Amino acid sequence: MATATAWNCVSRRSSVSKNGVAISSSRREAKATATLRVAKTQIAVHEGLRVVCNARVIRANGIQNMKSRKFIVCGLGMKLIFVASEVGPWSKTGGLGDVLGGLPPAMAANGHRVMTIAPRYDQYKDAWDTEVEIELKAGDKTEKVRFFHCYKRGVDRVFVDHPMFLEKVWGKTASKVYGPVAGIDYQDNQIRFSLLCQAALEAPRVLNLNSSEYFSGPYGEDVVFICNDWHTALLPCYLKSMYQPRGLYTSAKVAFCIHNIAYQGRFAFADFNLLNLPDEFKSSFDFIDGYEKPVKGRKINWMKAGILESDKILTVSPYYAKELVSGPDKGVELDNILRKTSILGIVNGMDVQEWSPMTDKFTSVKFDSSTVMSAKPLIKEALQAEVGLPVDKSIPVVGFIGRLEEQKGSDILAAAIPEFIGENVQIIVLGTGKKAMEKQLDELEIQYPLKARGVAKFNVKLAHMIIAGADFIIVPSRFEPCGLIQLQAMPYGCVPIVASTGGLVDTVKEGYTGFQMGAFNVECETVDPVDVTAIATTVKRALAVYGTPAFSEMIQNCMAQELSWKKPAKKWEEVLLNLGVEGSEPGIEGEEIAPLAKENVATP
Ligand SMILES: Nc1ncnc2c1ncn2[C@@H]1O[C@H](COP(=O)(O)OP(=O)(O)O[C@H]2O[C@H](CO)[C@@H](O)[C@H](O)[C@H]2O)[C@@H](O)[C@H]1O
Repeated sequence: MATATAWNCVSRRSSVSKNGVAISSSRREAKATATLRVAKTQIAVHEGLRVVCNARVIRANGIQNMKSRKFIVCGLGMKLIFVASEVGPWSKTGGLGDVLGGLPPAMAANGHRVMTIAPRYDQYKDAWDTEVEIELKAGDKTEKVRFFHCYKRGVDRVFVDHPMFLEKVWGKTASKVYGPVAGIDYQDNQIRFSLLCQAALEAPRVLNLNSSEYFSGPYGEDVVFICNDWHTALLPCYLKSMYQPRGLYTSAKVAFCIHNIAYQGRFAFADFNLLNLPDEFKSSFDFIDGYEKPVKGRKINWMKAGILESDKILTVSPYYAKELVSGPDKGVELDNILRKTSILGIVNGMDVQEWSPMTDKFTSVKFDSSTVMSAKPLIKEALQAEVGLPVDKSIPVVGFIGRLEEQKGSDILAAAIPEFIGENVQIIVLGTGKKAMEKQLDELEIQYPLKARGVAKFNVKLAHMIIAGADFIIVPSRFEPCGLIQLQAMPYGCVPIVASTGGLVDTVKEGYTGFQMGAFNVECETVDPVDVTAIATTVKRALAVYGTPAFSEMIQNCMAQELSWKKPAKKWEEVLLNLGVEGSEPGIEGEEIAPLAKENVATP
């Protein structure tokens, strides 16, 4: 090890950065010097100084016993608090849960201190009671909430415990998160998510978290809150009304990420009083719309307030960012607000630990790009047997996985199936959601017993089997902010056939990694015959390529994509750093440490 220069940093909070390693002094006296080797960078420090590094300390030179010498080794980076109504795998109804599952560990791997906060909908096996209880005002009552915690993949997973979450959803984490049945909200959702936002603002100050090797104690106030979708839109408002006027969180900032603008949190205007916000916030919520539910006309709109009161607005793909400002149909009447604030799109990554053909726990045959052509037919046969279709590896299989709502276009697909089912093809549709659409799935099997199956369940194992065994995945969305299904499919050599919208445009290249069907009509009440034809003709076009060298090439192109959270996490870092929160430093090019180790795998 080469000798390192001893830096003379003895004043309070002086700091030096070198290749992503930062040292700051929090004590005045420097008694001895020592050399720490941190990842690939060698730095010199004084004993008694706070050593802040963004990576695992590999070796310490000149220090007999690091622990006894009270070197505090921790990451500097940023302190990030992700807030959401779902966090996978503990709670997940769709892609939001996936993002909260995958992006935070990627940020932590890059040296940032990262917490997620979500409701405790169930008795999660691995989350312990911190015994920290706080009182919050919700509506006209005072409510006690408690924090539960576990530490996984470098992330503090914090769960907010209150009967409003646990009693409603107990034992059913994949459903009932938002309402008793799909499409119906719980009456008290505003109170529930007000509690979540307030609890998220308290957590960094009141929780003394010490599970990490590198960080300890409360997160403090120099944090960035990353709010996700309408359920978290009150957070920037409470920050400004309850904390900053009291001199708290003065440097904290809020980034607000839109995963789906179709859900905005529109409620009766009089409900503003439930939120316990000063009147000057009313204008940010004020919204006129023509829809009748819950009342016609003037309403409050949570997402509008989230957009106006946050410091940075993001969404989950660049193309969706463009669509959102393009007009009222795609911006769902918030396009004018977004044009004012501006919005940045970063394509989601996906969890490459969960979605890897080499390690997939739901498939009996593992494969990579060199063995895909021999492995896939075997998995396809297992899939056909599982759903009760004729077992024949020579028949191309098309899969669909998604929430059954107008967004996902399962109704357009149902209308298109008769137009291509005469081909040599089988189709398997997996999804849950609106009852009428679930019924359409049940009818598939009756109409085409040898060719089609519809499974109206939330079934993770079957989702993995479809992606591993099917030749194509179809994503006929009317709109799709990013879309994770096509990302999950590509590493398995399952070729996407997608509508040309949102992240599907950014992630699937026509003729190279898949097939584009063109943009669909976003009117949800009608099934446009033009879109039905677009599905049928594109599926036929894809079937014509099946089994040719061009198709094998497409499979290889799909499998060669880098789709992990690594690159998106770096982009997120750049944006969040630019918010200029005090003490924020860049991270490093880190790797997750043993993400599949037993203690890192969540057991909800
Ligand atoms: N029946 C079923 N059984 C098992 N698993 C099922 C399932 N139905 C869906 N899934 C899983 O749920 C996830 C859905 O991901 P999407 O991106 O399509 O979700 P969604 O529209 O909810 O998310 C929103 O947020 C995400 C995240 O930002 C955006 O990608 C997206 O465009 C936006 O609409 C995938 O992991 C999929 O495998």
